[in-house]
Amino acid sequence: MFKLLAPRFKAIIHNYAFGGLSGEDLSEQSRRILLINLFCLVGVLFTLPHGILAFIDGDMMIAASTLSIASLYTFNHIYLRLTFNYEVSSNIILYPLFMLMFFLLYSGGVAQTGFVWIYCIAPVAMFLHGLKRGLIEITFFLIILILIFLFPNEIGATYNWSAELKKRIVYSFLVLGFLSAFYEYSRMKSIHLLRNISKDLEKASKTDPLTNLLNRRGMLEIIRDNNASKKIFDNAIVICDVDFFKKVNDQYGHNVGDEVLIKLSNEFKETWGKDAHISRWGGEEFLIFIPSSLFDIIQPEVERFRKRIESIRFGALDNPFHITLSFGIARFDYQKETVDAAINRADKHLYKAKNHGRNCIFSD
Ligand SMILES: Nc1nc2c(ncn2[C@@H]2O[C@H](COP(=O)(O)OP(=O)(O)OP(=O)(O)O)[C@@H](O)[C@H]2O)c(=O)[nH]1
Repeated sequence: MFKLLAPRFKAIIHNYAFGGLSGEDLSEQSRRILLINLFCLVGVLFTLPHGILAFIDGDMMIAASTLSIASLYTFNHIYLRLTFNYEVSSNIILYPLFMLMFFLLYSGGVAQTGFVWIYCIAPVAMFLHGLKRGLIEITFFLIILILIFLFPNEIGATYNWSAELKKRIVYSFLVLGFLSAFYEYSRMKSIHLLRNISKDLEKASKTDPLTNLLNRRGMLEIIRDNNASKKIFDNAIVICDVDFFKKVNDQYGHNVGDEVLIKLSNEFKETWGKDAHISRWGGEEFLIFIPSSLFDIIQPEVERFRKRIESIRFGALDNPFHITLSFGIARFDYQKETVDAAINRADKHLYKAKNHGRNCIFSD
């Protein structure tokens, strides 16, 4: 029975807490919505019985204020569910809470215990509004708190606390404010660090470390995203392979081979960096994706590039050598075929270029 009901209960709580959002992401929006909804729940669960008891006891001021807060928080949950506007919702939580706390301080609260609730202000302000705004709000609260304590008789406050207790209330509120700010600062620092690490990891997972070009994964993602952004016509996929690269490695060493790949990558970037996406597709193979371009002008462009590379001197000054490139080009329309099929076709053209003696271009 428990096993049957537990997931259902969990789903209801999850749905309530995230107000219908999945809550899977770690975004600030999800975090704030969760906090506001939980706060509304706790607020209602606490103020409602408190208000009812105060009403039964005939303490109408306390009953009216706590029941108003319970109604407000219920409204706030519904408002947030409908609008996801957590900015407004967090204000609806915090500022009435300020008013309630001022009232409890001013009146002394039930049996003169009103001050015990003010400590929730600091963490709630930090949770809801972050470090900077939270600090301003806590400072504002502290100033009003001190003003209430400084002028009790003149403004007719009904609390009855000794000067010593009032001092300690201020000090302990300050300590809690400081701890909450420090906690929020550490949290923000950790999130910042995590975001940077995750960005770096994301970039590394899509980048070839030798040439700094996109790797196969990064390139496939870009070609697929391009489809989503509806640039669907007249795309070109160019696959380029260095001819007899094994000989370069064998003759000049692996390091020189690496330098050739780096220099070649820079040439690719210089020629197509602005208009196309360039990747290191495999060992000595590169894939260039040229989106939304006139296909007829691509082949001459590639031909110019082939000739340029042919004329460049690679290796040491006293021991230079030349390399040549073979190319396969496929015209690619997202509406007519899949990315894989287009890449296969470019690959087939490259194969033909290799069989045709290398240092040439084959295309659709
Ligand atoms: N220096 C270096 N060599 C690499 C790298 N990745 C792959 N290679 C080398 O690239 C060479 C590819 O050789 P093959 O596949 O036989 O092709 P090829 O010699 O270029 O001949 P064709 O492609 O048929 O013209 C191999 O010797 C690999 O070791 C790399 O990152 N650095």
